Amino acid sequence: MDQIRITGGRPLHGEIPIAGAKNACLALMPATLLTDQPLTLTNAPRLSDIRTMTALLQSLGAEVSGLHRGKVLALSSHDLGGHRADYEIVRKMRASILVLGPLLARHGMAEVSLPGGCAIGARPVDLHLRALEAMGAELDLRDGYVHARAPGGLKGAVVDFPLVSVGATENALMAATLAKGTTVLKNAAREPEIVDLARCLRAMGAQIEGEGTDTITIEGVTALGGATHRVVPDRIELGTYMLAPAITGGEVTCLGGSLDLVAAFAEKLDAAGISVEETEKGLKVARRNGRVNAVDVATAPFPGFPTDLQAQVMALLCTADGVSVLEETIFENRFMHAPELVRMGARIDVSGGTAKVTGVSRLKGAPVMATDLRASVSLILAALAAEGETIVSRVYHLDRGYEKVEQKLGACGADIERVSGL
Ligand SMILES: CC(=O)N[C@H]1[C@@H](OP(=O)(O)OP(=O)(O)OC[C@H]2O[C@@H](n3ccc(=O)[nH]c3=O)[C@H](O)[C@@H]2O)O[C@H](CO)[C@@H](O)[C@@H]1O
Ligand SMILES: C=C(OP(=O)(O)O)C(=O)O
Repeated sequence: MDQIRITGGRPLHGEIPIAGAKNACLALMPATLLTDQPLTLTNAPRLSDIRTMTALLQSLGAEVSGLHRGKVLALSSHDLGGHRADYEIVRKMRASILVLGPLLARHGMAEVSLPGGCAIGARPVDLHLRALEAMGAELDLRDGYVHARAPGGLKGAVVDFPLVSVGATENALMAATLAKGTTVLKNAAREPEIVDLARCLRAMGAQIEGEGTDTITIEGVTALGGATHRVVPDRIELGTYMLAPAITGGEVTCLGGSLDLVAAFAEKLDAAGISVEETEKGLKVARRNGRVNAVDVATAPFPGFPTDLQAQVMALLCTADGVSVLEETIFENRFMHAPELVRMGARIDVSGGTAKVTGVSRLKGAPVMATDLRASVSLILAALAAEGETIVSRVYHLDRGYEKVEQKLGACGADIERVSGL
């Protein structure tokens, strides 16, 4: 298994290109299942999760090929054979559940393995299922699979989500594009990835209004066509690299970044004493002066502070002046990076969904273990600032969501390398 070795203490200077969003691309790819025409996605990130979604779509009979070194994905589902998403692939990645709505809408049937929980929480899919049931799907949970049928096709419905779910909104949105009549999604997720999906579906011929608000209205059409769509920049990768100069000192421009994608996050950075300037190239980030101030953070659905940046901001606050309180409101078990940061000298007390971080003057390098995707990159950020050497193991988590981390940080002066195959 690969490891990342970092010797910390160097301020970072330079530019970091931001890739297309993993979480947008994982929702856009299954949209191929809605049409027999070609769908081309440009600015796709080159990540193991994208390869997993590729394998899943191929297992359903879709053709998927990566062009221009994987940055362009050419997808075609002109001749779909399968409708069963197998446990062997679904267990690797929860976003696999996003094939359910499209398969059901196009074929009137689907069998998709239940994804199960994961390290950060139980993560049920009941809201996905309830939305599809409201649209007329008949569901049967058997042998660990959702067996879904919609013999007469899906029908438009009003779906009022009891809590905001990104994935359930995406599944329902895709299914509704081919349902008969009007679907209204209330308390819908407003994340930029939802807006990106709606734009792509509209380019394919779907009739959608209201994406980016909490009410999305979809008028079903009989068929969708092909489209070429550019994947939105990854706001979580952006936020992660914005933290690099914040934690080490120096100045970094995140190329292609814009404030609208990370407004709540940038507000917290501002309060912490980090300046974020929007330029023609992207977002230029540097400390305003000396140390970082403590700030309190509570995660929330967009436009709130993203849960996917909570681990990384904790790494910054470990060396801030004073006490910061971090509240995780989306997932019940998303502080697994805390004990690893403590191994590096951080002072963190976790109690339920709250972590109290008391700033220390310096972190120290240590061997640490990545437990999930964002935890792994928070350890890398901490290591960049720490005195001495840190070895981060289990970096396969990192490879799910970050391409070329070593190159991107190395080009800005970080002493970082991947040690393969240990
Ligand atoms: C591939 C992808 O886009 N992943 C993102 C997506 O995950 P994902 O779409 O899985 O997250 P959701 O927005 O659905 O989850 C939000 C909360 O709702 C709960 N819930 C969700 C669905 C459901 O049927 N029942 C239920 O109870 C979840 O357990 C969680 O507590 O949004 C999360 C929240 O911004 C991000 O952290 C993930 O990075
Ligand atoms: C939690 C994440 O991904 P997933 O929903 O695929 O587990 C993430 O991107 O931080």
